[in-house]
Amino acid sequence: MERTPEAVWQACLEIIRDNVNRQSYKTWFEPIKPVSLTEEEDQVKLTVELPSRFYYEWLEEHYYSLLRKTITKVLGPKGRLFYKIVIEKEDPQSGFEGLSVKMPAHPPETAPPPPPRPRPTATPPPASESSVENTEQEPPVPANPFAIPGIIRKIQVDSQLDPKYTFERFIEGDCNRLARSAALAIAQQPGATSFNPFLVYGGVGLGKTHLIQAIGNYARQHHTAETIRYVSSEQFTNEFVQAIQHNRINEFSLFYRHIDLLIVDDIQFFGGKEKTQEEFFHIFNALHQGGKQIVLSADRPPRDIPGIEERLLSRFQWGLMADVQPPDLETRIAILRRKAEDEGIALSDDVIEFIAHHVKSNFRELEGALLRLVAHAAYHRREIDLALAREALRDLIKENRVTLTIEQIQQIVCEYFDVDPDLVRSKTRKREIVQARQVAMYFCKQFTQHSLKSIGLHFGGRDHSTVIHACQSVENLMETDPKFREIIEELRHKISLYSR
Ligand SMILES: Nc1ncnc2c1ncn2[C@@H]1O[C@H](COP(=O)(O)OP(=O)(O)OP(=O)(O)O)[C@@H](O)[C@H]1O
Repeated sequence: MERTPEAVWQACLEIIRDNVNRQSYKTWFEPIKPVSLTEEEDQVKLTVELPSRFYYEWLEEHYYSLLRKTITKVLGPKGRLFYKIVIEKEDPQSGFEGLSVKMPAHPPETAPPPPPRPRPTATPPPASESSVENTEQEPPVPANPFAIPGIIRKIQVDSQLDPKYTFERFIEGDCNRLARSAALAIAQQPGATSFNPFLVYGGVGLGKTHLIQAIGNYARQHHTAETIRYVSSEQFTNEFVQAIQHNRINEFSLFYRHIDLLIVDDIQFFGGKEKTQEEFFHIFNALHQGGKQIVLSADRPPRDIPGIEERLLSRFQWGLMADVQPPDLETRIAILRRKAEDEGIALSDDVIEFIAHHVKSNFRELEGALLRLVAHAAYHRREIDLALAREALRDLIKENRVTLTIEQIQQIVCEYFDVDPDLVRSKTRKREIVQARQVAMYFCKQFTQHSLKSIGLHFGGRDHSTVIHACQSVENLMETDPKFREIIEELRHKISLYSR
């Protein structure tokens, strides 16, 4: 064989071709260019050029063994392979800051002997590798004859977690019990429970971000996961778009595949973004197959998010989906107590109950109410008491009245028909109760943003078709019975007064 770099590399390729499939050969080996061949006393160095650092990572992970044996076979026991990388310079505009793999602008072609490094174990050598001869007689070679000087191999991952979101600070109630206990189990053993992926969904300010970040913070504190990344789906999308623009898609992909616990918030923003979803789908698969944990949140059940691909939806089904609901009264009281305590604010029970009774929609509004109260007291230099609370929260309470709850509507309708609200939520089929229930369902549909499913659940766990039937019955009866129509119009007037 002629001893030129081209001829030597050609001989290597012939062996490699017999040991990998066609597609891998085309993808990973054809683009490699031989650069130089230098013979020294104790080694013969073949230097080849790789299109990117990603190639280097991939070859080292997947073909280390094959390359080592091939080079020994072609060049003898003194044979060594060195890589030269076509440099992708650090791009300051690239969006994903955590991904900074540093390398010199022009790495030297040849390397001083690399520091010993364990041989990669991630992928077993290809099965057909036995066709490469001379394996057993090989003299000892350095642990990594392909090392490139100057590369910092460890990818730095900024977890982006906010340390204030912990399980200790997360108040548990009926509204979030299932989600919380699943989250804790996951935090203790990321990737090892059947809750993978874990998806928490629910309306605004109900603690989704807090809970999913608590998983990350716990895992970090208790060292149950090494590489953790919290990212909003918007940020993920922006990073992906930047990666495309700056031709760094391989790095982006490698970066996310390297994570042990990936937490993506607000995945509803993936809706309609096909390319981002495709990339996320591949990352998801790689992580899941590797036993890594994926945690997601959304503002509604994923099936209700427009523009999410079926294949992603089906992946979400693999694990656990848990919802978080608006907090009940006890939870609201507990959270106000805790927040006041954390902030060192003295609040009497009647003030706490006043806020908890009037601010019902979510945790963020509760926090907002508390802050407003404190600011009001400081501004007017007054003690916090019930009178001050009424004054400070006047607007908030008024605003809140605009959105009626299902319970309020049940209350108004039941008062009108003089029936017990508990009965409309019960299984009873007594005629007058059924009618009050149907009318209340009809108004819930008209005056609230709740889905049919959610309305049904508030009426003793009935399904959405019962709600549809109720609305149709009310409308039909209004058509045929003028007295009934009058009743409905009177009730409508009452409810709308209440909601103003
Ligand atoms: N169960 C809880 N215990 C203590 N604090 C809570 C709880 N739930 C929510 N909070 C607090 O309420 C605020 C809003 O919660 P968070 O941001 O997690 O809601 P979210 O569901 O992610 O809302 P969004 O979808 O609007 O982002 C945060 O300050 C959070 O710490």
